[in-house]
Amino acid sequence: MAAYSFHRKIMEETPNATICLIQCDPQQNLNGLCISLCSKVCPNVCNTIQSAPPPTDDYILIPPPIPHHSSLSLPLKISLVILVTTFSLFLLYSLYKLYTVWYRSRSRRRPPPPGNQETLDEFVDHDVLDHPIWYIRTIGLQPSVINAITVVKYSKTDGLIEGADCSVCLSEFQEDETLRLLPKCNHAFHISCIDTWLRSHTNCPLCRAGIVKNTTTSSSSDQNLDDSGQMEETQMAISIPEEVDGGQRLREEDHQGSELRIGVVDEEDLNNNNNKGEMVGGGGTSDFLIIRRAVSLNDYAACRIGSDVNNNNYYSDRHQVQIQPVEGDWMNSVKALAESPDLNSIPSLYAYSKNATDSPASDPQDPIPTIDFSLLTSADPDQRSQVIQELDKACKDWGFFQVINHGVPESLMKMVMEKAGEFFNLTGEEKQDFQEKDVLDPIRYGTSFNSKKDKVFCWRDFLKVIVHPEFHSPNTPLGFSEVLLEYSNRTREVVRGLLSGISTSLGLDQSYVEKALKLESGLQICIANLYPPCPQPEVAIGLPPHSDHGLLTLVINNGVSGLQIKHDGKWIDVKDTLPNSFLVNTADQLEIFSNGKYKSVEHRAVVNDVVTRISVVVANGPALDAVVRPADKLVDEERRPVAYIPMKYEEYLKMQQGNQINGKTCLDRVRV
Ligand SMILES: O=C(O)CCC(=O)C(=O)O
Ligand SMILES: [Fe+2]
Repeated sequence: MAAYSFHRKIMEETPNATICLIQCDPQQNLNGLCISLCSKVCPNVCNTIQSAPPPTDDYILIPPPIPHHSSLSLPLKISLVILVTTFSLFLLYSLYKLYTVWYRSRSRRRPPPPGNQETLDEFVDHDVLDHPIWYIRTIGLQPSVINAITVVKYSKTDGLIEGADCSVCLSEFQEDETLRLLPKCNHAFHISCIDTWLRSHTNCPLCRAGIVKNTTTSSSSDQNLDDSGQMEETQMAISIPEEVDGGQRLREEDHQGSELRIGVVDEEDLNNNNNKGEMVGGGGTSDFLIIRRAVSLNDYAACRIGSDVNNNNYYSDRHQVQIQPVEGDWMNSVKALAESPDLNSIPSLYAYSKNATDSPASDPQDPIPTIDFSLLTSADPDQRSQVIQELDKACKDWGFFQVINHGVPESLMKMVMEKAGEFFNLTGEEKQDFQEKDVLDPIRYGTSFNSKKDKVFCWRDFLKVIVHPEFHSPNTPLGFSEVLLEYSNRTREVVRGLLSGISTSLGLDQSYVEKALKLESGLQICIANLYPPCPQPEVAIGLPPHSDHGLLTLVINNGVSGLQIKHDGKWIDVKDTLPNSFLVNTADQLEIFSNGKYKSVEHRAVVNDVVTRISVVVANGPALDAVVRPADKLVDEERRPVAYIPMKYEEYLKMQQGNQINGKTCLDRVRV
């Protein structure tokens, strides 16, 4: 301040004085060191011969006078100043670098706090986003985490994406443009726009919702989803140890574009650089579960992996998660996962914890009922009434029976099974054309049950084709479409026959069901299920307990057992069935229509570690626009009041298919 007011004084007294950096030496000014003459007021300031700039507050401060005995020439002095400045800056920078290196190594060595409280810090890419310390430090997500966020194609009409433009660049989305959909808030952005943002931020630029969030210890995985399966709180509890894969540090940036493998390891194992082991509860010594994760793994799944580690009973909080690269894209196909080399345990995403009522299955004590279809149309009325009684009993007591002498050629049944297998053997790219989007898409290929909603993935890939009232079919493999058409027609005849028998067994006119539920335009879906061998079949599930949405379901399989049904509160294995028979189960619309007289049967599919199981299922329901309600004749205000509310089959179907599958919870929603 003193220097400042001093120089203001000079400017006032000698308005044409230039305050210059050059020291004005009265002894030497004649030698040209001062541009003109030294000021009288201040011998250190030169008078100028040019017009002086108007005085401002931005005066250049003159360094304090230095003794005038220097014999150094001016250029030498300037060089010295530059040298000293450069050296000081270099020294400061080196000190700063040393400090950051020390700080990072200290935080890496620091053990994780108790209770599995790894922090978001671990997911933050310090190396990529190190800004100079004099800038405000913004930190973002690692590229691998960014890459793991869902990518979707924009469509104006499907309503999947809220808004029509990118809030980062403000330009409109174009039809079919690829966008990134943030996990928590569902806001969509151009990939390049959001990726740039996320490299220096960890939240949505629009609503600020976090992409990954530091976790708490005790939340249940259920709390991550609301009833509709939406994420409420995206939580991650994944720490990435540096020393993995035989002591070689894996940096995610080194593996861009490849897959990630996430494993759960004991800290002890980590210390030993031992990344092989067994799943907790598997009886092994080192508790280690390899989790494979493709780059296409959406963040929702990534978050669940994190929360699984936190919440799943299989894990203790000693575990950390490690990420390693592996080949293949398995999020869209469990077949691809099962075929990946060295798979000896399942990703936690597939770790299905059975609840108390899900007891292991046993062999049936009574034989599964058998219905001789041919007798339904027998010329002998006694035989007809006999088989109707058997049908009534099978539907009432079991909701499950096998049908023989149905008239569908054995060769056709074999062929449809073969073609289903060929379909699953198509390349991922070929199958990708049929990747499921909407539950009413005529052809849907997918994995699990509803991979957008499932908390735990099923060890199952599927193809679902609507074959009636309009026939659809994939055009590959060769001949599939012809086989499917024939199979659909022939099985529909079987279902028609069974439903007219059931109509009679319910005490209704034999064509009552057909007319009331508009079966001539009834929905028929052909489903092919593939359950590849699973390294840990005891902790995975092919399909969890559920009932089917339609009226009657016909099932055949490739001779590998795996179907289990719930009978008298116990799970039983469906095996040793009769050759060329159809396994038939009653479904939800029949339960509603019969006002609960015939209950839909709960069933599940389990997996094995040896051989692929394929089943071909034909689900037969009412017309989509049929409103299904208990048949009047089956309602008795006193003894059998209406037990279900009327609902259009289409709505019921969407409700069941659009959610996670869980026992008979869908039917519970329409119970009175
Ligand atoms: O694979 C099976 O045996 C049963 C499949 C099933 O229940 C279904 O697709 O709804
Ligand atoms: Fe089923």
